[in-house]
Amino acid sequence: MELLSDCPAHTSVPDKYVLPPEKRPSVLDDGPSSHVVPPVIDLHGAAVSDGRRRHLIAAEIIKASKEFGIFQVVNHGVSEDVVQGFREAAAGFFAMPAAEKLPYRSDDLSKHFRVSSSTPYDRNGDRYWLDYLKITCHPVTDEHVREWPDKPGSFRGALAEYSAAVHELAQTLLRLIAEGLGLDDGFFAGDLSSGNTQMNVNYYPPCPDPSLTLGLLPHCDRHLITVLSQGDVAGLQARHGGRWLLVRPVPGAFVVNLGHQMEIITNGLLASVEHRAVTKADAARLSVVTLVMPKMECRIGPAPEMVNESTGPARFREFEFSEFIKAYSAAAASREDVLDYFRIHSTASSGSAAP
Ligand SMILES: O=C(O)CCC(=O)C(=O)O
Ligand SMILES: [Fe+2]
Repeated sequence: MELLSDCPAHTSVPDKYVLPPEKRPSVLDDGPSSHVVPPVIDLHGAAVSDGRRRHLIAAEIIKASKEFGIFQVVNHGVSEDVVQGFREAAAGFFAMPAAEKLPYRSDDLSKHFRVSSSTPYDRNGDRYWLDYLKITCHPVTDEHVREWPDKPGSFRGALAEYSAAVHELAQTLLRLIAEGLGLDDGFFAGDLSSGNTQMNVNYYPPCPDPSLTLGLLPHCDRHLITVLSQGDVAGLQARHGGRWLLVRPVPGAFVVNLGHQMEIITNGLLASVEHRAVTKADAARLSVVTLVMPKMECRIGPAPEMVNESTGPARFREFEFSEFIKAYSAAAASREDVLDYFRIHSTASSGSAAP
């Protein structure tokens, strides 16, 4: 499949990228309730291991997670130089001539670095307006780094720095979520969050007619938690109360959204949020998305501490994370279809069994 970034500029949307009308972003974003925005949370003081400030931040995160499943964080401790360093290297990769990218073009999921286009998740094979990198970005091992590109020259070093910093931030967020839920602060450490961390670098070129396309289809993320840098070009939208809300870029912020595993472990208390990306006519957009994964063999199910009066009986059965990954692909990333596969369907208790 050819890359969108191999074309110097698009003057019209090629037919194969025109989505059927029911899939177009016709109700684009905020509409009348544009004052509703996912919260921006100041993490200053969150790394101090006790104290009131940390307690308040944890409570804010839980509130935002319950209400939106997505929020932004500022004063998060990741330096702007590290973020910009990798964003520039990644943009530089997409800007290289087609021949330089060609060796990395692949849809082989076992690769630790590859570039491709559109998404494999659309049931009808409809195409989306993006190119993307898929990278195993943490831990930074020789096996992984060997597959990372050596052009642009800064790529490997900038990625290693970014990945280490964002990994630390993700662990801080997970400790805060655990504390806010009243769990041991190391609850999500270990197998629940120490699988190979995946990164998506999504590149959405300027699109001649954003009303005809989407950058990325509506989906929930399949892992535990996502930490996303979207730069200063808007495009990420999250589903909230039946509407698509724009997640407005805030300078230097990371967007944090909860994945399916968080929903299952918390027995539905912190739900994963459906989101999508729209395109823009006058600007390219780059999102750097870090996906914190459980280990493939990790057993997952509602935590016993989370099966309580407020969440009700266990809503999901236990499974191995690798099984979830297969189901996610089979369900073409549809939120309800994939969750349904793991849901415990309560049986009627009326005693109306057939004689
Ligand atoms: O580009 C964005 O803002 C969204 C990307 C995303 O949802 C993903 O890579 O899973
Ligand atoms: Fe996503």
